[in-house]
Amino acid sequence: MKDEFEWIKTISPASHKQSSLIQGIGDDAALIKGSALDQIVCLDTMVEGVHFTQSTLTPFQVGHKALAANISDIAAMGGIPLFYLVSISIPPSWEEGELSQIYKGMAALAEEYDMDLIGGDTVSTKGPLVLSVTVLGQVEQGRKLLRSNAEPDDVVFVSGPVGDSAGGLSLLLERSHQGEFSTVEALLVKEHQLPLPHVGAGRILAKSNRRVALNDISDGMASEANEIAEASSVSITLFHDKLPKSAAIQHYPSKMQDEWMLFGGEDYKLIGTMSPDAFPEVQAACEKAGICLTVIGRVTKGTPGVLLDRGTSIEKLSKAGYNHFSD
Ligand SMILES: Nc1ncnc2c1ncn2[C@@H]1O[C@H](COP(=O)(O)OP(=O)(O)O)[C@@H](O)[C@H]1O
Ligand SMILES: Cc1ncc(C[n+]2csc(CCOP(=O)(O)OP(=O)(O)O)c2C)c(N)n1
Ligand SMILES: [Mg+2]
Ligand SMILES: [Mg+2]
Ligand SMILES: [Mg+2]
Repeated sequence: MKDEFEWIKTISPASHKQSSLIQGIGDDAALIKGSALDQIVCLDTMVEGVHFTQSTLTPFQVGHKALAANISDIAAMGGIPLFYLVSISIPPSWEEGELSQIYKGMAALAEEYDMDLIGGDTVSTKGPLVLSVTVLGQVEQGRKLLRSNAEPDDVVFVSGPVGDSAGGLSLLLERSHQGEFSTVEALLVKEHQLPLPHVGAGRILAKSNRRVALNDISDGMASEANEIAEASSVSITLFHDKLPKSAAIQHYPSKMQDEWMLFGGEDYKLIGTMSPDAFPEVQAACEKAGICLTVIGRVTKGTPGVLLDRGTSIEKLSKAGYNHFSD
């Protein structure tokens, strides 16, 4: 990297898609026309050695996944992702071609949602590569799909199978992305490397105008369900035999499947709750859009926390999942 300003020019899009964008990259801040919708803003960071290594993700995948993780938080608010900003801290060992690939990975996913890159920041570092993405989105005024919205008797649902990403990560840590993978293994690896956020499901839930509690699964289903339980002061029971799993994960021992599904993380599916009366309509709308909402549990009164019902026994599900500061 020779020149920070020249570098910013190389990653500046030549045009933009959102007509509300007044000024994108190139001034002190981005300027966006206001509207009657509520604005959503979120930020998530990926750090080399923590969220990826050069043997688990290619530079393209690093970019793609960093943006996907953020779009997923917009999806968890029922929103439409519109703009993103990128902060990148670059160690000397990363070459310009690799950095361009990171931006290509983000651009490829942004293209799918008609999102525009509108700004960011570039610094050098002697530490690992750090990529922070901020996403701006919108949702219909007054729609609040908050973690604190769960009520006793609600059904608990998830928007797709979980566990594949953690399975893929364990294969990548063993063999790296240059290793050879069977067809089944390659499916798990892909879920880890190129997850797709569930914006469509979030939008259907938002448009239902029903009370919905919603969270995206970045740290593992047990941890995310616990966040809903705590925010809503309710108890959540998950039914072990209802948890949706891909065909690929079923090739592995059941203990491994459980670990990956409940505590793995980085699935970027949505977990939520709503009243059993309202749920079928939303489930049908999702099915029409090719999205499968599965009922996996029930909300009850009681000490905030999550229980796992295995049919023959019920156990308390710890908050264990990905936690940056626990051993
Ligand atoms: N360093 C920080 N400064 C300010 N807010 C933060 C910081 N870290 C996390 N948050 C906020 O805490 C909340 C939970 O963050 P996090 O657990 O990372 O959410 P998620 O798992 O959905 O990405 C979010 O509102 C987030 O914006
Ligand atoms: C090399 C490597 N080791 C471990 C992991 C597993 N991992 C790292 S961060 C994380 C959880 C998600 O990241 P976080 O920063 O907690 O995202 P947020 O919940 O804020 O969206 C997981 C499961 C990984 N992806 N890569
Ligand atoms: Mg976060
Ligand atoms: Mg989240
Ligand atoms: Mg997140």
